[in-house]
Amino acid sequence: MTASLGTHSLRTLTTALDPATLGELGVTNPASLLGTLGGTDPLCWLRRGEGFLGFGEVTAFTGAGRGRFADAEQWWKTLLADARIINPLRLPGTGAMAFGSFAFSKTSSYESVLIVPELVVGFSGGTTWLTQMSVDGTAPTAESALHLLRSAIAGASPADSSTPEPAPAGTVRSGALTEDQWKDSVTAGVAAIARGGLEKVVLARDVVATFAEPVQRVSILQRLIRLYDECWTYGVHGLVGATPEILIKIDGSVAQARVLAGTLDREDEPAGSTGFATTVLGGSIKQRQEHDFAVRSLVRQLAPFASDLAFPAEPFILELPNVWHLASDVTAELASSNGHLPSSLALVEALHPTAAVCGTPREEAGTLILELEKMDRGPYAGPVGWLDGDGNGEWGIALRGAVLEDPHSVRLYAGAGIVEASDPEAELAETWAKFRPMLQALNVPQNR
Ligand SMILES: C=C(O[C@@H]1C=C(C(=O)O)C=C[C@H]1O)C(=O)O
Repeated sequence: MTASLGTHSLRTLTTALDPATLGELGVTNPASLLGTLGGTDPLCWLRRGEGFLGFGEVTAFTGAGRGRFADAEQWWKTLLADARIINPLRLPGTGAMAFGSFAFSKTSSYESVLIVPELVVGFSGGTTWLTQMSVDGTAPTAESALHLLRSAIAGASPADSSTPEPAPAGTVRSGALTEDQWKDSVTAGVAAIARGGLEKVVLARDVVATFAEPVQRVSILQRLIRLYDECWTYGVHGLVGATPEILIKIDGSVAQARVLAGTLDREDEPAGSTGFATTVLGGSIKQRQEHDFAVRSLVRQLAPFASDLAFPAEPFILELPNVWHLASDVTAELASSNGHLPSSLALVEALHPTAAVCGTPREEAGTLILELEKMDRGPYAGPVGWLDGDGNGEWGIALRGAVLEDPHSVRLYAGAGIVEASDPEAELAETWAKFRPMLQALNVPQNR
């Protein structure tokens, strides 16, 4: 683990932004702020016009291996121990906060991070605020925070925000495995399940999109929030995407998770044709079985932290532009131990990886994934999100995303839950449906 804490303690100042200032800056919502950013690349966590954009970096944790969550937690606690936090708003995400992204696997070479930005712009329930943070001994002021925001804004007209610049069209090639090799891995996964001892394994693959012109990260985020506003659009350094799945959200003593498993491509189906999805997805024993594995495993892992736990008997159909999913929202009242509620990272550590992205049983599925995928998942399917100094946080599962490896090359990841009844060709098609959000955001023509 490496971490820089700076020589001075963390200082934070949160101030509400009034409508007049917002109007003058042309920042009415996150989309309009993104539209003004030009070349500034923000940290991002946004959904339905709410969330955060972060700018700059005053300090960061990086770590790897089995201890990455506990090390990050310890680092965050140390940083907070002598922090001076001025926060009149007390909303989740105000005060001290950090964005984070964690590797899927303890064996990954990807560096897990917690990043404390210099400036956070937050949007929640009609309130917009700025939080400035420092570790160099300077005291943030309302003026210095506003100055940082003005410097992040490049001065493009807010009218541009609804029509983000199209990214250049690129070409896509297979990553670690060709399509045929990946289908062979699915066949091997099905065979392993048939032998017994394994119920489900989630197998993923990567593709690489290359571009003649450099890719604009901000325009990817803009497109994702425009097309996939029902999802949580994330951006932490090179990792970007829009996930429909929440590993755990903590608001005070209430924890919530959104479990997805069971997928139907809806490319050619009109919006609102949920009846079709209800019949095909809800009526499929295979899909229901996949979903039940995922819900049961999450509930089992969350139960030790909860004094009360609720989940619906039947999943609902989540309609996204690219696919339908079977979805279940699980809610828990967290139990305190010695007067302390579990931290969001302690919950992340306990819940990750879920059956939705790994399999059941977890250990056996994890071993098979390493053997059959022939790739390092990096941050794909790992936790991505944010946490604050009061114990609140939101951690999504980094799905429907990609890593910008350099300005001309983007690696996309997608996977599918494999059970005994899985058909390799259908699972391959499912990965293409799951690549679609990023391919659309990158403006890559899709002929599949
Ligand atoms: C593995 C992915 O998605 C997961 C697998 C799903 C499935 O197998 O039906 C559905 C949603 C996600 O939990 C992915 O998007 O890459």
